[in-house]
Amino acid sequence: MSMIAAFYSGKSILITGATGFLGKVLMEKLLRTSPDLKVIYILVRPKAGQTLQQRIFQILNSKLFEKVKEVCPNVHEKIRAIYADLSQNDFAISKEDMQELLSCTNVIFHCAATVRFDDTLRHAVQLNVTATRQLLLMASQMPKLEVFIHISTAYSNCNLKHIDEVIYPCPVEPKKIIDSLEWLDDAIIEEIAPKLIRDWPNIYTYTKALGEMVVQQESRNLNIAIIRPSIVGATWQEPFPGWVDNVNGPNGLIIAAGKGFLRALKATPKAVADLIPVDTVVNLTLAVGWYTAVHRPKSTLVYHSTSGNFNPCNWHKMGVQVLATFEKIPFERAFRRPYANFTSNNFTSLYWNAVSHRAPAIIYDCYLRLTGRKPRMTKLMNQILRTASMLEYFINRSWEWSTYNTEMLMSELSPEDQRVFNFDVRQLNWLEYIENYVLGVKKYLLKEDMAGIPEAKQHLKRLRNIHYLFNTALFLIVWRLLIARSQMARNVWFFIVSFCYKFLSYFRASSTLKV
Ligand SMILES: CCCCCCCCCCCCCCCCCC(=O)SCCNC(=O)CCNC(=O)[C@H](O)C(C)(C)COP(=O)(O)OP(=O)(O)OC[C@H]1O[C@@H](n2cnc3c(N)ncnc32)[C@H](O)[C@@H]1OP(=O)(O)O
Ligand SMILES: NC(=O)C1=CN([C@@H]2O[C@H](COP(=O)(O)OP(=O)(O)OC[C@H]3O[C@@H](n4cnc5c(N)ncnc54)[C@H](OP(=O)(O)O)[C@@H]3O)[C@@H](O)[C@H]2O)C=CC1
Repeated sequence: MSMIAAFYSGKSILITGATGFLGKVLMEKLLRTSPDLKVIYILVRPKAGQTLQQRIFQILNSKLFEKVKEVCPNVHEKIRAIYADLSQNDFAISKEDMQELLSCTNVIFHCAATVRFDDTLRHAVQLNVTATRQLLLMASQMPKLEVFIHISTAYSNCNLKHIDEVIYPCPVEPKKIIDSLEWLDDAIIEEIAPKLIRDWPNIYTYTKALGEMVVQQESRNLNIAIIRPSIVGATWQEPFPGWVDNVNGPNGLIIAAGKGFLRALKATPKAVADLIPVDTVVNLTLAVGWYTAVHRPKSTLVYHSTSGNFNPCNWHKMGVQVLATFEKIPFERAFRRPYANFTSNNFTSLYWNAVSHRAPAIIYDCYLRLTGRKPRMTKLMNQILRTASMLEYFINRSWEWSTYNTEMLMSELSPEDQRVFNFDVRQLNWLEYIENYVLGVKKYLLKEDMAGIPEAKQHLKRLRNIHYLFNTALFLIVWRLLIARSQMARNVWFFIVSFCYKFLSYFRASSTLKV
């Protein structure tokens, strides 16, 4: 019997961010491995015209939850959605709901965050710092609480090269920032933001670092642990391989590359691609929850959920495998044939952006205009290039994350727990994982049918022919223009023609002699 699964049985568990990528997989695994848990409270806000109930209905009826329903048919009864907006005071939770949460919760998983790199400082602090503080305050009033798990990111200290499993101090106290945001107006906040974040690459990673500091400062006598995942990718094994549901991180770039929009990336090929499957992060999170509640470590332990030091893969290897998968299972209606040119050189990157991205987009928009349609490719290309440039920082560097705590935990698990809550990425086969990942992007994000693969392959063949035709025509036009204007080009042309003529004459003469 799994000790971890047994620990969560009969428990009331509060999850923030349960409607997000990580939160959904966490909820799924909890329900599948501990179907007799008491209840999962999830803090949800209405979104995109959907009520709470509609959102939950959609999630629980998605493919991700199919296996859960086999072991936990009453899954709808196990989830209790509570209206909450984490950017509001007291999360805008009703009095009755708050009372229930305070008196019943045994375990908290705090996953909610704004993960946008370009969010405003005010909103990012509200979500990633103030909300964490407020949740800790709530936690301190929960008599039955056994453990509080805070999900951070391995990049919260990405201004350092070597990162230990400790909480690093930030140059400015989180409390001072929270206080000053209350009276500063938005324009001033945006002006001071770059000065505040210093050598952090974006507001997201900076506010996640502040969030960790808040956890340390406000932990009181709570039993807390922090999980720091690196780049969270599609599921590796559970509930099935390749599940993804948003365009964050690598997902958007895989789509852009598979559809032939993005053909070059400013990336350091040898830099470590520190991807970690979402189910691995979830398994570690649940194991940490159990360990922290049962063993009650004296201080707040940090656990790195990273792959680089266990089983490193670099961006080159990843790019090659992504491309190989596009050959086997291409995406439908690609704009151009997929190709990935990784370069760390600024000049080459500018060149590829002009030739491989902007020029085809402009040409295509001209074609759309000429055929009476609305141009859209340049806009889309600008958005893709903006996204790629935002991620550049992470694909041009490598970090070393120490993993003492994660390894210690691995050794503490029983063989059964090591199997059910496996977070040992040494067993991960990257080639297989990436293939399933790309397939998952096609199936679950793009919602493309596998039956369309032959047609997609035909389309790529047509694109290849168009590519060859276009290049040949372009070469002939440029050459013709050069010959008309430059003596040197004429000389080169004369040289090539006479060389070919002599070669052919020699070849003809030698074959006549042989006869
Ligand atoms: C062979 C090639 C190989 C490729 C593999 C290489 C992979 C390299 C990957 C490196 C990843 C590094 C990640 C580092 C993560 C750090 C770890 C964390 O904790 S970070 C945690 C993770 N956090 C992150 O990863 C956050 C990163 N993302 C951001 O911060 C923002 O998206 C942004 C600032 C980049 C763009 O903002 P903005 O321009 O305002 O654009 P919006 O967002 O508002 O989207 C507008 C609309 O477009 C849609 N759409 C968007 N992109 C794509 C796409 N590619 N396609 C299709 N659709 C796309 C989008 O759905 C939306 O649709 P709708 O809803 O309107 O219908
Ligand atoms: N994805 C990654 O690569 C990595 C993620 N992480 C961390 O993992 C955690 C989960 O990330 P991930 O699942 O990818 O992110 P998502 O963006 O998929 O999910 C974020 C979650 O937070 C919720 N949320 C955001 N704002 C509010 C609000 N005002 N009130 C209530 N809920 C809110 C969202 O709800 P809603 O659905 O309503 O928007 C959603 O459930 C985060 O803490 C992130 O920092 C760490 C490293 C890498």
